[in-house]
Parts: sequence; C-alpha cells; structure tokens
Amino acid sequence: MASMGYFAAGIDGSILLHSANHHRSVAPVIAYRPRKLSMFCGCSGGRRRWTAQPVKATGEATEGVDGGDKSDDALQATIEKSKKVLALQKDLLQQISERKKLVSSIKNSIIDPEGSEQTSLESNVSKLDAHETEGNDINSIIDPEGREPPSLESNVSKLDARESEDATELGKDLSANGTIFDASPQPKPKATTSTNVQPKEVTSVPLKSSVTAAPKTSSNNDLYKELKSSTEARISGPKTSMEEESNKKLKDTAVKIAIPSDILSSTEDEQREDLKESSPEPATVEVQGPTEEDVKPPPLAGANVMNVILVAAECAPWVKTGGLGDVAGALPKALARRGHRVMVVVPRYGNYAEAQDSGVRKRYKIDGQDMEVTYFQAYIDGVDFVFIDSPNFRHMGNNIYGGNRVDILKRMALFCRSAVEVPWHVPCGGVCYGDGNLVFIANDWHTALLPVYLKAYYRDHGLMKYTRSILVIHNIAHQGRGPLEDFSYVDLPPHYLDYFKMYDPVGGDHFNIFAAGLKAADRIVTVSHGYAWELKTSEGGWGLHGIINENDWKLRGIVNGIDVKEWSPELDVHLQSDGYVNYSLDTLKPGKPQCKAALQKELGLPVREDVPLIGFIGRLDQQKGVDLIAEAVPWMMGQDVQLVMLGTGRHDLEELLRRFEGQYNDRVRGWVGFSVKMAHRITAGADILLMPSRFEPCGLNQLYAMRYGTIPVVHAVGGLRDTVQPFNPFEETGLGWTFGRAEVNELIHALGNCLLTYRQYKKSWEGLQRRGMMQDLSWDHAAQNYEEVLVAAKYQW
Ligand SMILES: Nc1ncnc2c1ncn2[C@@H]1O[C@H](COP(=O)(O)OP(=O)(O)O[C@H]2O[C@H](CO)[C@@H](O)[C@H](O)[C@H]2O)[C@@H](O)[C@H]1O
Repeated sequence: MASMGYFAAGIDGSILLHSANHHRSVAPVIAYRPRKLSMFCGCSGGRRRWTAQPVKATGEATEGVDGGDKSDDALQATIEKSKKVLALQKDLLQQISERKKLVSSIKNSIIDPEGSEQTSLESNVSKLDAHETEGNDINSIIDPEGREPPSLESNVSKLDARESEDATELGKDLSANGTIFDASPQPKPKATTSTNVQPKEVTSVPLKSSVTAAPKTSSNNDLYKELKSSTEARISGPKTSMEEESNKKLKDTAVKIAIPSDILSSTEDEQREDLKESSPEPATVEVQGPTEEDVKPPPLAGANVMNVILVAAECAPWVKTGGLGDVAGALPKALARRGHRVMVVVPRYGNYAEAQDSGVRKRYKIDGQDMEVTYFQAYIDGVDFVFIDSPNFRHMGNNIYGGNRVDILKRMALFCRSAVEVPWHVPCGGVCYGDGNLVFIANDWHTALLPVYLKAYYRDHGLMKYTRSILVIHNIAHQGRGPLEDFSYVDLPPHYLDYFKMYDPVGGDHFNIFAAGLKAADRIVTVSHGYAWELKTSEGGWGLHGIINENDWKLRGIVNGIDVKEWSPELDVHLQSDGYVNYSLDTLKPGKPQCKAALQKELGLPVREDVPLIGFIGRLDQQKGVDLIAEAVPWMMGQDVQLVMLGTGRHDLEELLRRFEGQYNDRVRGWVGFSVKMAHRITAGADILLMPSRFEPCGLNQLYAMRYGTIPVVHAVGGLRDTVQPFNPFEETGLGWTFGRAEVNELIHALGNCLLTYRQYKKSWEGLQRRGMMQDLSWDHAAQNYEEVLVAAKYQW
C-alpha cells in the first residue's frame, strides 16, 4: 500500500505548489508542509536516516519552494505528477474545498500583523505565489464539508480504497524520475484513528508563537527542530492577541496532514530498520507541536541564569527558630521562579518524610576525627533540598544551636565542609550541579566557614575556579566567637588564622568565624538598607564594623520578602478551623474581626470587638525589646487593651510573660513556646503588632502583620525603619507607627497615638490596613536584587 503514501504525497505536492497561488489565506498550512518535507529529507542537517532517495527529491522540492530556479523546475515536475493524481481524484478533492475557509481564517489570524517578510510562513506563501499559474487550486486540499476536525488524513483514507493502483503507478513514476517518492511498496500499517490510513500521518499541530517545548519522541526531534527554526523568525516578538487566537484555533483544529510512508522511511534497509525501531507502529508519527502547557517562557533571569546553593543551619518548614529559617525556605523558591537552578543545603536534624537517601556517603576529618555524612534529598517547588545527615545533627531539631561552644563549632565545621562539596557529589535530578557558574549563599556565622573552605581548600588550588560565595548577614550579634585555640577545630592552613583573629577591648585577641567569612566571601548581603548602614557603625557592627567598612564595596542591603503562600490571610491554613477564617482585602471587615474573636476565645480572653488587641511574637531576648514592653505594661493595662505575647528564649523573659498573665489574667496572655500556628493566628487576630526591637536587621513579623491588616508599632531601626512608613494623619499615608529611640516613653507615645486612631478614626485605621495589605511584599523583587549580587559575584575575580 505504498501507493497511498505516494498518493498522499501527491496531494501534498499539489498543496505545496499550487494552493497559495490563488489562496494566500492558507499560508499556515502550505508554509508548514514544505518545511516538514525538507526536514524529512535531511536537507537541514536532520538525522541521517532521512536521507537517501527522498533526500534529493524533497530537497529539490524544498529548494523550489524556497525560490531557486533549479528547484522551481523540480517543483514543476512534481506538480505535473501531482496533477495526475488530482485528476483521478477530482471528486474527492472538491469535497475538501470547505477546508479553504477554515485554513483561510487560520491564516488570517496567524499572519504577522505587521506583514513581516521574514516569517517563514509568509515567505513560503509568497514563494508559492510564483507557482500560481500551475492551475492547481487550493480547493484541491480543502474539505468542502468542513468535517471536524478537518483532516487531510481522512481524505487520504477515503482515497485508500480507490487509488491504490493509480497511486502505485504514480509512485513508480515519481520514483523513476527521481522525485520525491519511493515506489517500493510499503507494508500496510495498522489502522489508526482513521480507517485504513496508509500514509504515515503527521498531525499538524498549532504553530505556536513561542516554541520552546521539547518534541515528544526522539524521532520527532529533527522535525521539531526544523519546525522550530522555520517558525522562530516570526515568533521572536511578544505574542499578540491575534497570534494567541490563531494558536488556539490551530490547536482546536489540529490539522492532520498525510505524509507518505516513503518519506518517513528511507529507501535503505538499514534506515527502515532504524525507523522500525523508533516507530514500531508504522502508521502514525505524531508531531507533537508545542502546546500551551509545553511552552515555557524564557527565564526571568535571562542570560543570568546560574546554579545557586543556599546553605543554612535552618530552613522552614523543617526546622526554624526564627527569621533565618523563613528566608532559607522562601528565597530559593523565588530564585528558582526566575529560572535559576537552586538548591538548599541544610543539616538533617530529623527524619523528614520528603527527603530520600541519595546513597552518597562521604567522610570528613573534623578535629582529627573521621565523620561520615550521608546526603538526603528532595525536590520541592522547583528547588533541590539536600539534607546532610550525621550523628552530630540527628535529634538536634529542637536545639540546633545547643551544646557547648566547641560542639556547635564542630557541627558547623562538618556542615560547611560537606556542604561545599555537594555540587560534586549529590546528583539532583540525576545531574550534579558541578562547580561552574555556581554561587553559594551562606547565612550568618553558622555557615560563614563555607566561603573560607571554598577559598582555602579549592580556589587557592585552582579548583572551583568559577564558584563564588555570598555571605548574608541576618544578625551580626551572633558571630561564632571563641578563644584563638578554636582555630584548631576548623582544619585550615595556619596562615588562615589571620582571617579569624580579632581583637576587642573586652575579650582581647579572639577567634571569630563571622569575621573570617566576611573577608573570604566574594559578596556580602544584609537584609535591609538600614541595617547595611548600621553595620558600619560601632554601635551596629558589634565589633565587626571595621571589617564591614573595609569590605563596604562588596556589601549590599536587600530587604527580605515574605513567603506569600505561607503568609497570606487568604490562604493561611491555620485560619481554617477553631472559628478562624481566611480573609482578603475584600473580606477584611467580616474576616479579621472573626479571627480576633476566635483568638480571644482560644486564649480565654473576653471576646470583645471594641477592645484593641495588641500582639507580640518573637525570640525573647535583648534584641526584641521585650523589656521595653514589660516597662510599658502597667500603662497599657490602664488603657483597656488586651495583650498577647508569644515567644521563647531567655528564661527571665519567659518568666516575665508568665507573671504578666497571672497578674492581668483578664487582659494578658503570655504564651511561652514556639508555635507556628499561634504565630499565624496572633498575626491575623491582633489589631496591632508591637515590635520595639533594639535592633532589627529586617524583621519579618511586621511584614506578615501588614499583609494581614494588623498595624505595626515599631522602633524605627534597621529593616523596621525601611518597611514601616510612619502614618501621616494629614495626608492619610503610611503603614504604622514608629518611634525613634528604644525607650519606654517613646513606645508609649507611639502606641498611644495608635490606640487613639483605632478608637476614634476608623476610616484612617481602615486606610492603614488596606495600604498594608495591598503592598507587594513577595520575595520576587528581593530575588531580582539577589540575582544582581549573584551576577556581580560571578564576574568578580
Ligand atoms: N515563639 C515563636 N513561635 C512561633 N514563631 C515564632 C516564634 N518566635 C519567632 N517566631 C517566628 O520566627 C520568625 C522571626 O523572624 P524575625 O525576622 O522577626 O526575627 P529573627 O530575629 O529570628 O531573624 C533574623 O533574621 C531575619 C531574617 O533575615 C531578620 O528579618 C531579622 O531581623 C533577624 O533578626 C517569624 O517567622 C516569627 O513568626
């Protein structure tokens, strides 16, 4: 039944050569065909098996279509052959005139509105115009009945019963003339969706405006590439609505085009074998063009796409003691959304369900002792998570910074030693990251050894030449300090001692891990602009301001974002039970008061809508200004407010919380503990969030609060100053209240104004809430800024 193939190809030839003469409107179809033919013939460097006799023939045809004189002759010859077939099948061919209308409409919508001649579709159309006088009409391929979906394949099927002899004859004829088709009979393929389809069938799928999807099968690879290159010229610009419309139509229509078996297979036996292998069912070759789902936009990062490995001691949701965990859980996802290949490396403190043993084991010597680590991994939200397992980390989840100084130091040394080699050892998705185009993002002192190891073990020796490191300062107050003897635990060449050696008037010479990391890192980031400035002062730099000033050129402040999947009142999973509800800007009015009532109820406080509910969430230490709140509590209790405090930390401050609750049981709740659920519920149910931090590198709770319509009252320091624009009652602008000095009177003054507005200026209050909720606080903007730092590091030598 090779005849069917020939015949179908004969139709194709007619289509190619004649249809456009009178009917430019069929451009998408007629342009599409010759490109495929040329590709099948190996004319454009496709796979070799497509060569042999068809190569020449089709090559000629293609050339003709492309405009060469010589090719025109060849095409002319093809036309003549095709005419014979057409004559035999006139009745059928007329049936398909309806196709014309359909294809015309497609063409009208797909054609470049600016009429650019560079598009392959159009140029093919115009070249085909040259053959107008051949007298074949587009009607020859157009289905007058407009069957849905219109399909040449079906036409071919109908012909199947009738024309085998004629077509065989034609095939022989064509073959003898060295034109497109092989006369050798082909085995009849099994029936596919259409009856007795002889030719291999190519489903002409929508010509997508931006083609990036991979072809479905390897045998379609070349076809895909050809298709892609033939359409790329016109698709480089942004998609117009017209293009989208036409794509949709094309997709819906899925024009099926018959391709002769002979073209799909080669005339050489081995090539047939080859084809058989890849296509055991001979009937159908489906050219899976890019579909809507397949088409991926180019990465937001463009040419800056890099491999990024963020290394942190904690990472939400697995392990979190504070804001670092939040950042490690969210920033990588935002970077991945920009198109970077991103990994997070974190110790494996517990049995995390998602993480699988990668089977990779390594040994590292720490303080003369061999320590084995195992790498576990997971792939979540576009990010590779690698968990480093070792007896040193296991079961430390609730006490990750616990133990004595040397224990922590050894843990972090082991973690950094094993993390820096992850890109070599751990195949994520089957492929290791490798050390080219790679940047590590280390965080705080716990991982500040990583930039040092990268330099001392590798880059100093010409290894990992294209790997860079960035160190992020989330909190300079914790530095990994110890006596100089601690240097022996980090296993570094003696001259590296200078990196760690610090002097301060209190401790004298000492060993300082953060200092070494800041010197060794290629770039330094901190989590707000305000804090970047403060770090350079003697008050804000905590002894490291000298080093930070020296390295000012590589320091940048980038304000944290928030994970809006975790922290949005619309989606918050912790607001879906116990009387809490999800709410949005539109449902703020019923939603937030309902959450407030639920919180009051849950905590056993009087359920009163009119009483201002003030919240505090945070580590209980000097940084967070809990002592200032404590000083202000007597004043607050005279204001008819409710106060809810959630935190863990210093025992004396935990005691304070308990004491206040006991003392003011009808108005105060002090929840000592770490509860993510309560943190979300307080953020939603409170009217006001108090953050009197003495210093605050960025602060996330005020960002979460604003997202939930809860008004922050903050000490204007570090990131709090960057993110909470003070309320201006005259212009009705701003997001909350700030106070300039960490003193109780200032706190009381700011909170007093806040309470006044809450009680007496409801409209202003609502404006504050709405402005806060409407901000884009997502990580996307921050990720873009991080990307700039990644690129700066990459090109830094
Ligand atoms: N008892 C408790 N129960 C439940 N959740 C609790 C909790 N105590 C705190 N949290 C949560 O921990 C996070 C604290 O983040 P912060 O940014 O406010 O402070 P932290 O000082 O830890 O982070 C440091 O790093 C971050 C990230 O860069 C900087 O924003 C910040 O200024 C810097 O001090 C929030 O998600 C909060 O809800």
